[in-house]
Amino acid sequence: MLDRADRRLLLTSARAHLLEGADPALRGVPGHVAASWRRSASSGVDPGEVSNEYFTDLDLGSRLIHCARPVIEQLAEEIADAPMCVALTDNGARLLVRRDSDAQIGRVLDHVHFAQGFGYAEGTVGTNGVGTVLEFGESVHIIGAEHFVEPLQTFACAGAPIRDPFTGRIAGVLDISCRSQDSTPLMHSLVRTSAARIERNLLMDRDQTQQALFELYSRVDARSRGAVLAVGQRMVMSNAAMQTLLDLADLEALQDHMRFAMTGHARLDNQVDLPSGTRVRVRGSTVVVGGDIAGVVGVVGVVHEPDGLSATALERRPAPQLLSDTGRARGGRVVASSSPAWRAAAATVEQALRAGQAVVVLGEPGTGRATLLSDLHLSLHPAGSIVFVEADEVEAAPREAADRLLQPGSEPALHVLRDVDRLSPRTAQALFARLRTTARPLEHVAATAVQSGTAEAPHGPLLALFRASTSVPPLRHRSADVPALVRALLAELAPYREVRLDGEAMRLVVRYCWPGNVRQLREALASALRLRPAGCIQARDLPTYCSSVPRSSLRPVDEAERDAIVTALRCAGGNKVAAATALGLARSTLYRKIRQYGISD
Ligand SMILES: Nc1ncnc2c1ncn2[C@@H]1O[C@H](COP(=O)(O)OP(=O)(O)OP(=O)(O)O)[C@@H](O)[C@H]1O
Repeated sequence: MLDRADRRLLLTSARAHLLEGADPALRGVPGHVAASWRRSASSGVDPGEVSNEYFTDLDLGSRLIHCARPVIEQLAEEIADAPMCVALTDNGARLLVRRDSDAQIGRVLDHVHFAQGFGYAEGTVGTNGVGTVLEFGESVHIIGAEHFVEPLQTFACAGAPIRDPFTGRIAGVLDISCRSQDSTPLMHSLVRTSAARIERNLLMDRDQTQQALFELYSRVDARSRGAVLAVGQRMVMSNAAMQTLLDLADLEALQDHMRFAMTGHARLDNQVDLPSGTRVRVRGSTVVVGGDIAGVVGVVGVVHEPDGLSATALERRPAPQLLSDTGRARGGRVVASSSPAWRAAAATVEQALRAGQAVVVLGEPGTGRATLLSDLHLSLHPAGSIVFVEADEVEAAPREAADRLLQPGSEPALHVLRDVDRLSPRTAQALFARLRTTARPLEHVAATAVQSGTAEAPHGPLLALFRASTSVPPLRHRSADVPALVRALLAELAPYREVRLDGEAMRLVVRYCWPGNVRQLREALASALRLRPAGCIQARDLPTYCSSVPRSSLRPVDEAERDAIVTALRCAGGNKVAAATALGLARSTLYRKIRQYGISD
């Protein structure tokens, strides 16, 4: 057994080898610490200093704080005689609360920015008792030289994750820190039991509707051997069988379907085609508390696996072409997609259109919801037409809009009610009231919306009048389609010119997350074409945001900073030293900002 000094020596020399760029075996270093050091090194954490960010947008009124507060107070009493602190962070490793047992420990912790508002993510400050818990998913006790950053090596910290008992996701981290010479193994067990107490408080704190949903879920789960899924307004619960039944995209699509179905029905027995081509049957009931829909609990079984996926009209198509932006072009073609989610959505829309059923296409704006509807309708009815009914038009005259939707005319016309969730509550109610006066179900009508909406959402009942629903994936979930979309959009934007993206520009557009989806991609290409009307579009011709994939959404001031950095890097041909000089930034600051904004090398 090594004594404290030998152990410190071993860790120090192992860490020095790692920092020298060798990839040593790190013998004698605990596995979770070695893995964390490697992550810290590859994230570019400066081993010599604590350079963490300060955040102003903390949620200090959160349920997590509310449930943790009594436990922290009790813990603070238990450690009152030792120079320690108790800290609570959110799931982004940002310090929400710190309670010190004496003023001196508080001062030294302030010195290393372990204070309210500062982030202790592993990617910023290296191995530590908060960020490493979030990376590792389990409790850790990091002592002295096990820290990656030198100024933290005088401390010991034990951290444990606090999991939301309903979702199973980590909601935050509870941590006990002290100077390394005061560390004791008790800290680790104390922090774990205290985190478990906070989890119990979170369980007790749910409101009435959530409790009711939880109770039905628990009853169904106890009775059933199969996969059980509960979908509420703000939470989802699933048993172990459910968690292994479907992949993530299918699970999201199924949740969306259940959310949609619960607005219109007390009981549910539906077969649902999921993005991968799997068909499932969901049987369940809606939970209602005092007139509010709390959610739906269903037992899910697979009816058939993807092999049986039928070909859709899209897959049978010849060479891809584009619809014009008005969506009124005849025989237009959307770019065929390799995404199972997109193909499943297309299959559902096609089936509904063939049967004349009303169908709603859900998805983020700009994903091509209207394009999909109009393209499929025109390929089924080449002599048909599309009539878009915009939210603004409905707002101005809801009654007239409803009458148009109820009498679509004799030619095969498809009326597409766009952006239903942008309607004001009053208009949505007026439209709903008018449409439901007819005894027949709606026909040859389609709609687009971002989400199906909860029962309380003003457009919820309106969407429940549409018999079929499907969700199209955002562009970031089908990046394999980006090259084909780029070719098609360029052909549409510059039909008489030879123009394409070079390898680097294509790499950027495939990697970028496109929050505005295909519409934003189209705008980016249009702007690049203005700079380089013919030939090969290069990375520098694309908007600066294409060079950055930030981890979280940016404030306008951050966007301006990111754009300045990308421009400086482009001007300096990628040379970071020159870019830092041009911007008047320290090199380490530039590296940190490049990481923060996910700027491509
Ligand atoms: N699969 C596709 N192939 C070619 N172009 C597409 C495709 N999907 C979308 N587009 C283009 O992207 C733009 C936005 O498409 P569309 O209007 O269908 O989106 P939306 O989801 O209905 O959202 P919004 O309400 O914002 O328009 C249009 O210019 C359209 O031509």
